[in-house]
Amino acid sequence: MIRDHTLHLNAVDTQQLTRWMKSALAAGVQAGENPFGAAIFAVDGTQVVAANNTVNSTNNPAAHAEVNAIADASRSLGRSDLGGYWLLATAEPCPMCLSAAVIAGIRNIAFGANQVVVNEAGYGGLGICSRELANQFNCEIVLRGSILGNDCVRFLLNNRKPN
Ligand SMILES: Nc1nc2[nH]cnc2c(=O)[nH]1
Repeated sequence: MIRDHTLHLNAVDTQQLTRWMKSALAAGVQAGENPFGAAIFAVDGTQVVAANNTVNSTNNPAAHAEVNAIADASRSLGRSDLGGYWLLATAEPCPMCLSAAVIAGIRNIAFGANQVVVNEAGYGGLGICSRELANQFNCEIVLRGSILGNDCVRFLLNNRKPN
C-alpha cells in the first residue's frame, strides 16, 4: 500500500507546532552566544534533537541553530536525508539555514520571530525573507510563521547582544 506521507506531514496543527516550539526555545542560549534555538521532530511527535546557535563559541559563522540541529539530527539518525521531519526555529531561518534544510530534504518548517524582529535585534541577514526564497525553489515548502511568536520575540530581544 502506498501511503501519502506528505498529507500527514502537513496536517500537523498549530497546537502541535506550539508544543514543539517550546523545545526549540528550551535549547536556550549559551553564555556569549546568539539567541537562536531550533529543534527537529518526527511527525509522530518524537523529538530528534534540539540545538542552539554556537557561532561565537566555535568561531564558525555557519553554526546557526538550524544548521546545528540539521547536523545533529543527521548524525543521530545516521542518515543525511531528513525528509519527513519538521524543523522548528525560534526565528525565521536565514537563506543559509533555509537552503541547508531543503538540501537535507526537509520540506516543513515552522518559526517564531520573523525577519523584521531578527533585524531589529541586530542579527540582520541577507535581506531576503524565507518565503521569498522558498518560492524560488523547485520544490514545495510548508513554512509556518509566528508559532509561539511572542515568546520567541521575547527570547530574541531579551538575550540579544548589547550594542
Ligand atoms: N534563524 C536564525 N537566524 C540567525 N541569525 C544569526 N544567527 C541565527 C540563527 O542561529 N538562526
